[in-house]
Amino acid sequence: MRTFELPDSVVGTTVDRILGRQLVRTWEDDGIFQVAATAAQARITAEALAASRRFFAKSLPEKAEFVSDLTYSGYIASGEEVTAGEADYSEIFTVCPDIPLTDIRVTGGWPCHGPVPWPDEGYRTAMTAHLKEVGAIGEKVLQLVALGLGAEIDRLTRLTREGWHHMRVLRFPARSATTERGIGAHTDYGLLVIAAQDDVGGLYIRPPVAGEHRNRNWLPAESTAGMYQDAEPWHFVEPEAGVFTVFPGDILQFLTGGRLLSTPHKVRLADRERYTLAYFHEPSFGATVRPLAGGDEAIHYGTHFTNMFTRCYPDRVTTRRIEREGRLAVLDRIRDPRWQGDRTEWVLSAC
Ligand SMILES: O=C(O)CCC(=O)C(=O)O
Ligand SMILES: [Fe+2]
Repeated sequence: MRTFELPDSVVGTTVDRILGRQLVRTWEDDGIFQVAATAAQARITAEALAASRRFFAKSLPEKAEFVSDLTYSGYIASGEEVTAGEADYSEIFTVCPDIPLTDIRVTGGWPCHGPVPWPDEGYRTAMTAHLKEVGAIGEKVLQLVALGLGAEIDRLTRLTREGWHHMRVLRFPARSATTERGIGAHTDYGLLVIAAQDDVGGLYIRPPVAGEHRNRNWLPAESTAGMYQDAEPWHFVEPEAGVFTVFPGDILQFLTGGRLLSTPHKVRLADRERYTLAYFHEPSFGATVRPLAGGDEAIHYGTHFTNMFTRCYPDRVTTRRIEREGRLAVLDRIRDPRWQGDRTEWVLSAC
């Protein structure tokens, strides 16, 4: 596994361009690379993992309190998530953007928008600090990758202003006599996945394979969930202290016309419980993304996000409320070309 050191800032020098090309080439060859954490980042990540252990040690009824019908932020019990029709055994706390009840998007009924049901202040502080660090890494990687693809330095970070960045804080139980399944094969939905794992191990990724067909997860008929689950090659991601693993999500595959593939991955349960932090660096909810090479095809990111979460959590209160209140209609409105970025009056009158 290749590990890169990121510069303090990316400005478009020749050195930045060379590094950007190396990142792109490594993804094309391996589907993944590592970024070295600074000592401060490693400490902040360790604190987030410690806060996660404290939270998951609570009883199930206590944890189950931290759920919201406005947002997918909050607790997901082992067995609640579904990948390709099968239950995953991970236990998760999801942190989506923390949007106050008074925000116009919440009062306007936008799907997936609402406050994070934080378990406590210590947890919020630890997770927010980690989010800030991986967020800064995400912006740098996107600038370098844009340069590496021969595009303008801000071609990808233009999409992430007010990015819909989110994180899954995960605990995997030890394997049991009945199952080894952690999470089934899937791809993640946005631009980048930046993950930190403890020393237990269990993550496998699928590298690019010459000539292999890959689905386009953003198309309803082409889910990547469950794809190649039992077909080699899968590469074990050896846990390594002081690094973050970084790979592309669906939006990078779309943007690059498949030059960069959204890396399929899955988790197998180990002989011990395992803790990880999977962070997703994303376009803004309202962004309409078009391929770098141009063309009419487009993905509305907020629609893709909502489709993926309703698919993974068909029975969650959040999904039920979206269905009951017809909240998908809001997505139809904000996809309308008359709605541009900040046209809040139009959104208000439309809701
Ligand atoms: O636990 C891991 O290493 C990865 C988790 C994952 O794939 C996810 O949360 O989407
Ligand atoms: Fe994932």
